[in-house]
Amino acid sequence: MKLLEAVSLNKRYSAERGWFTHKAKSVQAVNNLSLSLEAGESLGLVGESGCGKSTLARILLGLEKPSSGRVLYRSTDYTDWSHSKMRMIRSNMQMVFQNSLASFNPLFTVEQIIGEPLRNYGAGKAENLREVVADTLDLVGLEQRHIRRYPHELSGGQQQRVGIARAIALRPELIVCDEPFSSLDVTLRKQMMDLLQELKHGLGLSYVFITHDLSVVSRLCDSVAVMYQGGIVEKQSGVHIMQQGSHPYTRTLLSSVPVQDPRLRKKV
Ligand SMILES: Nc1ncnc2c1ncn2[C@@H]1O[C@H](COP(=O)(O)OP(=O)(O)OP(=O)(O)O)[C@@H](O)[C@H]1O
Repeated sequence: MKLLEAVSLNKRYSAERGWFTHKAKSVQAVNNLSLSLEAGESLGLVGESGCGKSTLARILLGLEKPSSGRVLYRSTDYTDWSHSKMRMIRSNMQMVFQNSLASFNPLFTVEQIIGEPLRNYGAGKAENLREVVADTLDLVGLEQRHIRRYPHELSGGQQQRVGIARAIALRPELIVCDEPFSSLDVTLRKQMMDLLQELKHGLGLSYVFITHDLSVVSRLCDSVAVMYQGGIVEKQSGVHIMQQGSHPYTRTLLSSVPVQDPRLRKKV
């Protein structure tokens, strides 16, 4: 069953007139892009800065409208849905941000942050809400004593865990993670990758994981789509992309992945 489908998506931003040319410039952020995600699948979306990854994520989440093309959730076309109508499926699609701290209300405790989507979507009564927040803290590996803390009283890794907890509080089917671990050190990044895998298997979660780093998604995701200039140039299983990635841009990305043993380095 296809959970999510994007069909021939285009997104063009028109910009102000250029200072020198006096011509209206525009940017084709997403260019005739199609993709699909099965229920339970994890898809890595990898590409250089500015290739349109975040724009695509916003379109998939219904936060932005494409210039043309369609987006479908479980075969329901939601491309033209209003913000209020999106609420019907929004509880099933949540997002984890690159910088969770910036997305938190600094006056909210961890409990309030994780409980916010539950309150917004009227999911359960107050006592039940406390229970769900406590369970969610457990799921992301945070101790209960953190529940009364404020965001600035947490480490970077703990903040990202709270960001993930908020995204899974409603037990969505899909989360879109936009560079969620890029500010973390290698050890924490590994812990977070393990956490996402646990949640995928434990909750049957599907996710789209956006990053610059091919080595991260090749280990983490069932399939990897390589994005270049607004389009997908290649899609392969996470296992195969490192060995069989054949598009010239994929090969450029592969050449920048550090390999511990130089004898194993693939010629690109
Ligand atoms: N609201 C907007 N108005 C005009 N141009 C935009 C807007 N949002 C994005 N763009 C442009 O669209 C292109 C794609 O941007 P986007 O943020 O989607 O790329 P990205 O791959 O996510 O980059 P990064 O990895 O650096 O976050 C860029 O050229 C960007 O400047």
